[in-house]
Amino acid sequence: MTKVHGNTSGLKKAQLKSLENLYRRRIEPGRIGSPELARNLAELSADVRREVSVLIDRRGRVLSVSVADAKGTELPENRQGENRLSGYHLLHTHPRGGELSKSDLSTLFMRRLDAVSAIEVDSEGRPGRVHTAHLTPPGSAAEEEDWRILPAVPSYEIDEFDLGAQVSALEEEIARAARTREAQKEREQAILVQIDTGEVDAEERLAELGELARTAGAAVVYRELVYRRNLKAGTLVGAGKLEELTSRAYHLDADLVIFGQELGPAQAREIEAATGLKVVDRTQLILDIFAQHAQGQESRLQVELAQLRYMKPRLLGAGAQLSRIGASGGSAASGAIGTRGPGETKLELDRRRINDRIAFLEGQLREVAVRREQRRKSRARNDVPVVGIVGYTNAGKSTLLNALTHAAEEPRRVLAENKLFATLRPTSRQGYLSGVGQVVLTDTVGFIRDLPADLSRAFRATLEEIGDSDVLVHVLDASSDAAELHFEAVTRILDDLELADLPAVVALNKVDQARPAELARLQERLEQAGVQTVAISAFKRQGLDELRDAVATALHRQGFAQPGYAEMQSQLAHGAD
Ligand SMILES: Nc1nc2c(ncn2[C@@H]2O[C@H](COP(=O)(O)OP(=O)(O)OP(=O)(O)O)[C@@H](O)[C@H]2O)c(=O)[nH]1
Ligand SMILES: [Mg+2]
Repeated sequence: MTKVHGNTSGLKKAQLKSLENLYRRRIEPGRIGSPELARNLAELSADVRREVSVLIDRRGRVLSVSVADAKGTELPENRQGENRLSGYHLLHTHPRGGELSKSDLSTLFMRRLDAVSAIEVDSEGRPGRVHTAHLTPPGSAAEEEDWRILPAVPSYEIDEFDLGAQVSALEEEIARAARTREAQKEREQAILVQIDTGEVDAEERLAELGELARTAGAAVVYRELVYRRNLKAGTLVGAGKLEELTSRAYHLDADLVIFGQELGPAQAREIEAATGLKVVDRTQLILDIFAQHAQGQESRLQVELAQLRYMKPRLLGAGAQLSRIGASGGSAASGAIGTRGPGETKLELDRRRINDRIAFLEGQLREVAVRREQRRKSRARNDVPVVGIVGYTNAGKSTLLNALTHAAEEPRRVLAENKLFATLRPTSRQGYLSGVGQVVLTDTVGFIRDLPADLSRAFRATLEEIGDSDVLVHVLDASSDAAELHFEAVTRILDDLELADLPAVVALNKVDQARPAELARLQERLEQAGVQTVAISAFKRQGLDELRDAVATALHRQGFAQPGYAEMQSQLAHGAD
């Protein structure tokens, strides 16, 4: 391993030989360099008229020699964990003189070097002043920068600075700070990145990402909308932005970055490598929430199937990801974001076993579908009208089901909470509508825009069950800034499921916390589009009678009526007591 890295094109044999000889150099451990090494580097650098750099480990050995600036220096890939430094320092020349450059300092930070030093070289090839910088501990309020630049020294004093002592002090400080924070911290801390490519609703998307993150159990410590007209192939946002985010994460003690767009397998790996942080995309986040909330056999099967399908293309050469998944216990409740699984199955399977597992799950789900079909037929014979409650996630569907069926007491009550995708399993309850009689109300999984394809495929059967409804109650959170976007997303999904023709009543929910003017505008716009709306508060039980009437009318139009109801009506109309 004595190869000279970097731009060696056009160098003479003798020059290469002298560069290779640098590998034989040793310096006193814990020093930046020696005056001899500084002279040697300056001479070579002047000779080849390029920057020359060496990477030195803590035992004073030269690990790599590169004809390159700091950024281009050959560095070993292994990271020593986020609370440690890399264990190497970089010593290189500045043939045109000058202090440490922005790129030198960013290499120091991004590669977690013990230190970076630049030796100025004069026109005669003699070493001049040496500039050195090392990192500062994370979150130290006094420090503006991620690094501290030491006063420059002449090259003959290069071995006076005790880098070893500095590094142990710094590592101890980093470790101590990490321990305290770890002890205080209950949830994973996340940085959110939503890329804004010019769409009107980028802000809402970021807000929704925040809700998803919160539901998944993360504490959001920083969020950013990154405007990018053109996405960078590898890292989406580009190296500079990643560096900025890494610095933020360092100071805010964030464990992971969550991207609002779906990342390709290679992209996730590249961003992970560049930032040293765990990277999760929106799809993974949603899968994770589904995994946490999955109850009952069918949802568990569906979630696991979706997770496996998402993961399969990402397993090729994804060492980090694999070990990450393998590290979790696989139980729904524990584990870190992006690693939770619905069942007891550990996901450290190779691709073939994944294919087997996928086939198995598909088979199981087919069986469930058959049973579902049988249930469905027996219900159809019942002739009881079915009211399907649909809507965007967290709109208040389950709360409405509880309110309409008076199922306020356990165990009849359906779980309703301020979490996205609280409901994953369709739940039916008997209800009563005056003028109609017995009805079945069905609450189901919430919708979300850009539902990950793997999930929508896995939940297809569940979603299709909505098709059994005779009328839909579309619950819309009228207090949300994104209400119209939610309405459109739900409409689009119903369209995809070929359910757009079902008669529907839109329940504008949460009017208790909606701004009256906004509510009126929303109602007006929907009515103009030919949509029937009723303003309600499922929580405060307001407007429920109006909603019941609207549903009953829609059912009447479908030909449902309580036996004898028509006669009673006509008797009333004719004044018979
Ligand atoms: N202020 C207010 N909050 C409501 C109202 N209806 C529901 N909520 C709250 O909204 C949150 C979500 O309610 P859920 O009934 O779980 O919503 P959902 O549509 O079933 O949600 P998912 O099953 O997660 O898709 C809960 O915190 C409810 O208490 C309402 O009329 N007013
Ligand atoms: Mg629900």
